[in-house]
Amino acid sequence: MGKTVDTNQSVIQSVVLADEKDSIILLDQTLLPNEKRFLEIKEMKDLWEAIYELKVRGAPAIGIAAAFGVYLGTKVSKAETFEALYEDFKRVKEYLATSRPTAVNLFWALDRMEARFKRETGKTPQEIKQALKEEAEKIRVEDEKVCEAIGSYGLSLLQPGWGILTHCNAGTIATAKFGTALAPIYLGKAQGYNFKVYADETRPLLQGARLTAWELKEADVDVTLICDNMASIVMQEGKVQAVLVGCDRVAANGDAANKIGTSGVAILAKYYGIPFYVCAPMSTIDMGCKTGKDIHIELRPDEEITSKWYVQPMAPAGVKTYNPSFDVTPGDLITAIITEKGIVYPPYQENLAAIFK
Ligand SMILES: CSC[C@@H](O)[C@@H](O)C(=O)COP(=O)(O)O
Repeated sequence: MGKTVDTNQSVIQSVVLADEKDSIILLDQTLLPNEKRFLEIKEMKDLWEAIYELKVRGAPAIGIAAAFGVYLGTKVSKAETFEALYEDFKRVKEYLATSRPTAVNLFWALDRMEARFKRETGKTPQEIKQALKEEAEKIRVEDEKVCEAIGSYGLSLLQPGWGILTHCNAGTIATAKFGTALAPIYLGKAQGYNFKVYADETRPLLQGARLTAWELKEADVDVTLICDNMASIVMQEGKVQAVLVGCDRVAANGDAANKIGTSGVAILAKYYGIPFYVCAPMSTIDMGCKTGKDIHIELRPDEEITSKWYVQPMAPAGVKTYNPSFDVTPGDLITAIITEKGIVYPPYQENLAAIFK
């Protein structure tokens, strides 16, 4: 379950390694905006649960957490040889891979941890465990740089005073720092762009209301919370000049899976002639997925729609539910995909392949 701890973090970071305690500190995102509470995680199964329960969420943050989870799971192995430790490592990797299916960053991070493990051939189990810890920390630190670069590329597409609509939360707490879709907004804030941000509440779990509105308010960004069904009117009223969203997995043809409701926002943006940008680190692009149809969309439990987050049930007991957590925005509704390596425009099939060269 993880134990609640106090931390003196001045900048909110969703996942950090507490080296002296050899444990992971997670910001419990399910409690925001009412409580800013951190969890100390020492065991892999608690890390798994934190990912599944959305205590840590957002594609890059899930990847970072999983990488630390690999370290936590492997360090308790009693294996005395490389081969025996590798068997234990594979079990850890398989287990963590079952936590959530859609964000490819999880699988990317697990594969990267495996690649590091293999590069340590000939080392002692103790040395390999140390290398895994270093690799997880490296993934975290790199993500800060990646988000910063996405911020600069994103900002180059925006103009001072613009209204920007976003869906779900692709901010600091969904990453190591800065966020993806919110990175250009933070950078713009520092440079006096005076953006007006519209945050969709993002049903059913309200990541937009609970997390994005909270994050931006803390950063003193001009943010207005709207219900999901109000996106059309703010666009119609000319309040929105660009849409920026994060992403959990981009397929090779540019189809992009993000929080449920994103594809509807893209359809509206197309109708109103507003550019729709997807901000995605390279670790979110899955060239092994041909199209959005190959992306596994997570189905979440019924109670997340009916009752779990309410004081009283908000639906009749036993009602049938359908609760997909993500949807796929077809590539042809996406104006550009903003990565740390640059801005990718259609045709995505060729242009995404090109940035991997
Ligand atoms: C930079 S995070 C991008 C996405 O992961 C984010 O937009 C999103 O859909 C998160 O969904 P969640 O279910 O809250 O993990």
